[in-house]
Amino acid sequence: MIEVTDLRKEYGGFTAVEGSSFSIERGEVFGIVGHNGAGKTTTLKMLAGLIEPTAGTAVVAGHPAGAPAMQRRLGFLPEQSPLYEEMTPLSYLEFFADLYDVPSAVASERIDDILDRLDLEHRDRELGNMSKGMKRKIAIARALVNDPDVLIFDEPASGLDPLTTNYILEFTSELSEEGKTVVFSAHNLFHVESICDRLVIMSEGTIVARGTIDDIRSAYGGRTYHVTSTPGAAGTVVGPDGVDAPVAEYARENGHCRYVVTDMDGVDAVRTAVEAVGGQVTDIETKTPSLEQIFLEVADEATA
Ligand SMILES: Nc1ncnc2c1ncn2[C@@H]1O[C@H](COP(=O)(O)OP(=O)(O)OP(=O)(O)O)[C@@H](O)[C@H]1O
Repeated sequence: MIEVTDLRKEYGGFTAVEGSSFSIERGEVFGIVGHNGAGKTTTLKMLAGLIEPTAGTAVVAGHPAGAPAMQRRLGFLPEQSPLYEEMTPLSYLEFFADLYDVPSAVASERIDDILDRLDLEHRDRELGNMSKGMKRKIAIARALVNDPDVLIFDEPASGLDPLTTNYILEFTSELSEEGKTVVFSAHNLFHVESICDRLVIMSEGTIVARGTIDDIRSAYGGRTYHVTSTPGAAGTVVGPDGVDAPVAEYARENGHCRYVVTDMDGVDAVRTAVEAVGGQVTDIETKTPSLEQIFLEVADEATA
């Protein structure tokens, strides 16, 4: 549904995005993650055809980004979405449906449905008097009035309370289940982790990691196993050198020993060594790094 090849954007002499290539399948939720200034918004704007790439191509729904045929199949939610404050949700959305030439009977049914799904009350209240969360929902509704196949959401849930954030994330997930392709950027990696099928991590304009959450986890910080044991007979302890497998960390805490190993063979090796001196494994905890931890590591490496 989206094919991006060697995309580059320069502002004056400054390169904001460089050598960006990725493809996105129909129905995927694809995340773009990165620090402030990493090039996320610039990438999304090029995909939406709002700014011209300096080099490279972006093809969206079979058309070059920016082509009118592509615009009809696209819904874009900008990072900042000022609304016409004196309009009501209904008049505002009808106005945009009209711009897309949606027949008024179709528009009216569609708008009603979108507002219901977004749980939007006070439909006759002026937009200027609405809360931040309600305004964001209206901006999302606006991106949907033309029933697009591709949605580009720039920070859809930024600055919203946890309830509204969850609502918007779940709604985004539902849209992809219905077959819409969603590309979105976010700072909050928990949001990305909760709804993305695949993602790229950007740093200083380039993609520094990519794949599914699991791909990125296994490439940049796999699972670890934290094994706790009692000492052996007469207080004998087994140090990391006594284990027939690599031990990433070792500590003695409250009379127990703790070993951090990276696979199940490591766990077995600790157990064998501990039991050989009469001790016992009392706990095995599996730890998976959060995307946040991996992101910090990957982004820091890229800027080092
Ligand atoms: N119109 C512009 N003119 C000059 N430089 C720009 C312009 N737009 C963006 N930039 C610069 O390009 C870089 C990438 O900006 P971009 O907005 O794409 O980053 P971002 O990852 O979306 O950041 P944020 O998370 O802060 O929104 C930044 O250094 C920014 O200052």
